[in-house]
Amino acid sequence: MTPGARVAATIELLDEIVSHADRPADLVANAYFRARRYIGGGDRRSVSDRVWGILRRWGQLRWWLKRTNHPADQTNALPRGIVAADLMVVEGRALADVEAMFDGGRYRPDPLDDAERRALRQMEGHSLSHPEQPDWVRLNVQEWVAPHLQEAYGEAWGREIAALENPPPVDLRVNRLKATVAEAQAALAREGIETEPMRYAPDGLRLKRRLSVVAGEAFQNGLVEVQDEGSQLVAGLVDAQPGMQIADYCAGAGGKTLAIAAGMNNKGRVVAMDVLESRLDRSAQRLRRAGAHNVERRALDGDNRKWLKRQAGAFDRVLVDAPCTGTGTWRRNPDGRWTLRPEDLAELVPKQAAILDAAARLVKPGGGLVYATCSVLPAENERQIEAFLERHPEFAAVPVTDVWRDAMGAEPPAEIGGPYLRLSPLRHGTDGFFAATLVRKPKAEAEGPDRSLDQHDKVRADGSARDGDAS
Ligand SMILES: C[S@@+](CC[C@H](N)C(=O)[O-])C[C@H]1O[C@@H](n2cnc3c(N)ncnc32)[C@H](O)[C@@H]1O
Repeated sequence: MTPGARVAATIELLDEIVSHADRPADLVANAYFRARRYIGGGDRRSVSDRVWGILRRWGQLRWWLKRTNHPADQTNALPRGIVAADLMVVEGRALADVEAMFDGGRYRPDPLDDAERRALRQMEGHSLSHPEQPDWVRLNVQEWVAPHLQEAYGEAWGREIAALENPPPVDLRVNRLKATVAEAQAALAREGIETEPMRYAPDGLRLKRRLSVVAGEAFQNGLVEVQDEGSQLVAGLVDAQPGMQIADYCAGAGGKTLAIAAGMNNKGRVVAMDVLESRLDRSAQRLRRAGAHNVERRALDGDNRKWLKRQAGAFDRVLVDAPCTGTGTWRRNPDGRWTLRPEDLAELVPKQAAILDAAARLVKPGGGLVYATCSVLPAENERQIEAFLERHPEFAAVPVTDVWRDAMGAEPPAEIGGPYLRLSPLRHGTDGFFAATLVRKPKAEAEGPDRSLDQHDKVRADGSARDGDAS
């Protein structure tokens, strides 16, 4: 492809992403390239890198269009203007270079008109950042989200959000059902994939260089799964042990289910639940590849309502990996910065609370409940847990450092302090995950010291399955 043709493909793909804002950008991009198999690997990488970079700095590029009165600012042809602005203020091209790419030639974008040329001329010699950009523009977030991020990080919010601009590394979790970390590392090395152990996750390997692993034998034989270190740590806090009964209440396509099952040596039971059966179905092949045979899948639909009721108090551990704003994954999904709407947050918070209430019923007395999100917003995290504990005095928070000690078999590093797990790309090099570790108080404790247990209650305190809920 000529440079101009790559620019045209960049604009075309961004147009697709913008017009399918309800779909994740990576899925739109996959479909785009699948329909254009004639685009070779090098061109594909170049176009993707530019598109992802532009999505990360969209707010600042948009600011430049507004400042220079670029006509794209007022029209639907936003990607065309954004890409031209990127060539000027990020790549530092001269206007004449940009005009040569936008010349209307074969496979190249239409020529610049006078208004576009006037705007781009004002960008010549400037860089992306400008002292007049407000913080939220400089940090490439929407204005309405900024106060939530400030609440999350306080003074440090600028540095924390800036760290979300770096593309994430490729993280793998070694499947202990099939290999030790050293065996998996050696198998990957034989495929030319160099890895290093992770800072925190005991079964994690991080690629030294970005490469695709999914076609290789180590992946195909189930020795490793692709999983961010933060996600591995959340699954680790479930502290799954062989023989336990574990519910993964929002299991999706099974990322954490797989990690939980790997800790159980195929002994005991994991029930993967989700409202979307199609997502659960996607986990089936991954579970087979991993050699995990103790996982049952249950769609949370009408058919399973009675079954779910009977499961009250039946689980040693329940994980709620709740649907959330995904603000902690912006380095991976930069389009999320621009597609998130205030009404999404307003809908998610009560939904998360309802999911937590429903999932909490499944926990047996003395059992653990882990609530996690890949969000960094306090409304979905700390405040959600505080409200839950108000509604459910039969639960108590356990400091994450205590659970870490038991689950990871190691002292928690100093930077993991605090009652909850709050991971960030800046401080931990992971996605921005939150996790709270709660315990359902043993029956006698939950009901207060004054009430003596009758025989019936004693049976329940032993953790046998019950209908209904104590709360
Ligand atoms: C963050 S994703 C789960 C990711 C998954 N645990 C993993 O590690 O790959 C949240 C999931 O919650 C599911 N969900 C949404 N509403 C739900 C509900 N009311 N009950 C259970 N699951 C729900 C979504 O379908 C989605 O798959």
